[in-house]
Amino acid sequence: MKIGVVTFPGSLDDRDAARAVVRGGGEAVALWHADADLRGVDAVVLPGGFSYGDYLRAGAIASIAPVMGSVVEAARGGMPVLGICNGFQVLCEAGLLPGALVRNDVRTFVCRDQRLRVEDASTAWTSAFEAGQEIVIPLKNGEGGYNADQRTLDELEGEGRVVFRYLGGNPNGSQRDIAGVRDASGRIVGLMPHPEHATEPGYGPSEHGGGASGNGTDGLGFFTSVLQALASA
Ligand SMILES: NC(=O)CC[C@H](N)C(=O)O
Repeated sequence: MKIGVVTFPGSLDDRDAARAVVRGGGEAVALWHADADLRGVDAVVLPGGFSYGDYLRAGAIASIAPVMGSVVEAARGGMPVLGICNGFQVLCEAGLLPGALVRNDVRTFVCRDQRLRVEDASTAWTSAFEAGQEIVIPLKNGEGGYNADQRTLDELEGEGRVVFRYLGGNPNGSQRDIAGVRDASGRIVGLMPHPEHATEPGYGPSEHGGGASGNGTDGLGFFTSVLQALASA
């Protein structure tokens, strides 16, 4: 299965995302922001970083890049898309996910190993987990506060679309401790923490006992889940 990883000017984590795709058992395909061709991929990862220097708002300019026209169309047609950190910001700006990411309430960049609860293990990117499972993956951002109006938040909660919640303290002022959400279909998922940095023993989180995996590889499940979803589609 081919999983595309988009590179925007200022992307930081595209190479780690491609490496995580391969570690999960997929084929990583490089996609370029200025090229609308999705090169026959089966799913797309929008990686972390500072696309277009975070000018205007984080993710705002990337959301109208040529490649995103194709990603939005493919996503609306059922293609799985994962937005990690800046990628989550892009998905919200593109209107594929509700809400917005705003400056951390602590007003500083936050970088730490983050405990999360997987609230929804039914999505294309989380089926390798169990609902309620606690995982640990890195968090590193300046604009990670998840915000939406109360009605949208109630809808997300009511429809079970909060996929991840922060544990052990809210790091950035996200409403209702939300770390990640999904669309109605469960194929489009966005989260602020970084699963792609937690796929190799010895390189992922070492705090909190290395997470559920015990060796800092809790992020690998994202990349195996999507292959399963594609295989059974
Ligand atoms: N790690 C990242 O992707 C950073 C995301 C974003 N540009 C921020 O600082 O909020």
